[in-house]
Parts: sequence; C-alpha cells; structure tokens
Amino acid sequence: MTLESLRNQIDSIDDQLLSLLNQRMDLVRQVGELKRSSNAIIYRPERELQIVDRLTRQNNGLLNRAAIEAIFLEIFAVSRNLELPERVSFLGPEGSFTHQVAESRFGAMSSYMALPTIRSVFESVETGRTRFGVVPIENNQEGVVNETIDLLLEKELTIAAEAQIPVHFTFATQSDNINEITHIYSKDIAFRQCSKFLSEYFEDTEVEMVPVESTSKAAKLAAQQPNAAAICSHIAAKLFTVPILFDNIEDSDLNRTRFLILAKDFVNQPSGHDKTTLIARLANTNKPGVLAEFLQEFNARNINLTKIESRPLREGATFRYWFLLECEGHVDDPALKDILNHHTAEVKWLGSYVRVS
Ligand SMILES: C=C(O[C@@H]1C=C(C(=O)O)C=C[C@H]1O)C(=O)O
Repeated sequence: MTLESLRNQIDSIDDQLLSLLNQRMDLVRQVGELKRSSNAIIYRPERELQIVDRLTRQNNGLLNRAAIEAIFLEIFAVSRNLELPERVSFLGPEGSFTHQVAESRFGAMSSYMALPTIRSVFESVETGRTRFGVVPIENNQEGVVNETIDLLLEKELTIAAEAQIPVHFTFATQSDNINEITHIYSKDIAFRQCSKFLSEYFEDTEVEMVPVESTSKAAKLAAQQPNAAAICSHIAAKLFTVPILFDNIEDSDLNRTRFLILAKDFVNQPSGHDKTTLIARLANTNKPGVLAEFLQEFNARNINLTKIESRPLREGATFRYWFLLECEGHVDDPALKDILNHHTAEVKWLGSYVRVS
C-alpha cells in the first residue's frame, strides 16, 4: 500500500468521523434543551462513565481503555461546551497536577482559572465565578490534604466527581552535564517522593535542594538558571520549555493523587458504581461507644466504609473531632438513606459520585 493511498483512506475516515461527530453534537444539543427545560444538570459524569465502560467492553481494535477514555472525555467536554462553556478553577499554578486533572476532565474548550490556594478554589465555586473547582484531597503515600477536608466542612459545596492520576516526576534542567548542577528546585513533598533518585545521584555532592511553593515554580526557576534543575511534572517542564533529563524519578510507581471536582448543589444519578462522602458531627463523642455505634450502622447494612478521617472541631480548648467518612454506594440506596434519616442533625451529605478504582 502506498503512502498516498493510506492517506486517502485516512482522509475518508476523517470525513466520516466529522460527519458522525456533528450528528452526535446535534443529539447532545437536544439533550441539553430537554435538560434546560426541566432545569436539570448538564454535566453527567455517571452517564459519561457508562459510555466509556460500554465502549471499552465492546472494543476489539487497537485502542485501550486509557485511549478510549481520553478521546471520549474530550468529545463529551466539547459537546458540553457547545451548550454552555464551562468555567473551571483549579489549584494552580498552571502546570500543576491539578491542572492536568482539570484538563483531562473538562477538555481543551473549557475556560480555566488557576488559583493560588485551595480556599480560593472553593470560593470561586461558592460565589459562582466558576461552575466547577478541582482540588487535591489525598495522596496514597502522603495522606490527606487537611485544608481540603476542613473546607468541605466550612463551605456548602457538593462533590460532583472524583479523579485520580499517577504522580510522575521528571528531572528537568537546561544543563547538559549533571555535574554542573548547583541547585535543585522542587516542592518539599516531591523531594521526599524522589529520595532514592536524589541519593543515587546527589548524595555526596554540594548540590543545594531548594524547596519552593510548587513544582511549576521549580520548573520556571530552572528555565531561568543554567545550572539549576527542577523536579516537576511533565506538563510543567513542557510549559516552561526545560529539557527533561530523567523521567519517572519517583520512588514508588504506585504513587497516586486523588482529586475532587466541586460544584454547587450537584446531584448525580446512581451509576451502580458510586461512592458517597459524608460529614459526621456526632453529639456526645466523649461518651464511650458513640463513634463505634455510628460506624456499626454501616456494617449492619453491609455498606463498605472506605475512609474515616478525624479533624478537630476547634471548639475552645477541647480535643473534640468531626469525621469525614466515605463509603461505597449512592445516597439514593435505601440502606444509606436510612442511616442519613436517623442522623439528620449530625450527618451532612457532600456528594454521591462515580467511584474511580
Ligand atoms: C448528552 C448528555 O449530557 C452530557 C454529555 C454527554 C455526552 O456527550 O454523551 C454525556 C453526559 C453529559 O455530561 C447526556 O446526559 O446524555
């Protein structure tokens, strides 16, 4: 087969794809009109997951799940944006892992706002300046992001979806010779997570490790200083055009960070594969058994609790706590509803959303 004939076939498939995509957009537009007439929510992560699941199951070509997901998440995001451009804030700066997650969910056509703090992301959604906000909630090696957990209690927002990404770090520098490097910039947590690499290459050297606020800032500094390097994300190295000397330098390739997509008054339909986040402020936790009895209610109904986190209530000088709980299931499941009905004053529902595994 000649190059020309292969390219002709590709052109003809692209023509068909374009026509099919336009037909699809027209149907999505009609769904959008129906939703608007009933004041329903446009973004339906559970329906998007079902589509990706169905296509992955029936797929027998070269594409794998990650590829199907990447292509279709972009198609969904473009469809939604034709209806109503989405404004999305995320914990910046640009090039952060949170930015990477936001783009993977909301695609190239959404409008993004990088904000300097987790609080400012919550506030942008709260005030309606953005429809969605993306913040990290936990890393599987380091634990939870307390600021996010505390703001979930403080603010009246809901969780529309969760997302996870593997955390890969790159070593980026303008220098051609690793022996000429005098400074390495990164975030403190990234230094910790790349400790094996750092001791292998820099243990008995004078190289200074300089902690900065973000790995993007590290990439920016490494772009400006010829003898500096940054430990940063791939996207940050690209954004500031710093050549990558080593890729995937993290100690554990199982390092993953989980993110929440926040919105106001967001309610998902059950998908059959959901997770629910709750806040419990139990009365009388100083009495023996109060927490145990509450948790037993989940066990008795065969609900799998997947997370419990205690945070200080900050009531004067006491040592008292509230709890962030996560369990499998949707708030519409009768068993879960039952627990919530028993504890209306003590338990607040934050969201039921597709469980990413
Ligand atoms: C079209 C819909 O709305 C949105 C767009 C989707 C799509 O492009 O298939 C899927 C779910 C929603 O986020 C729908 O709910 O079916």
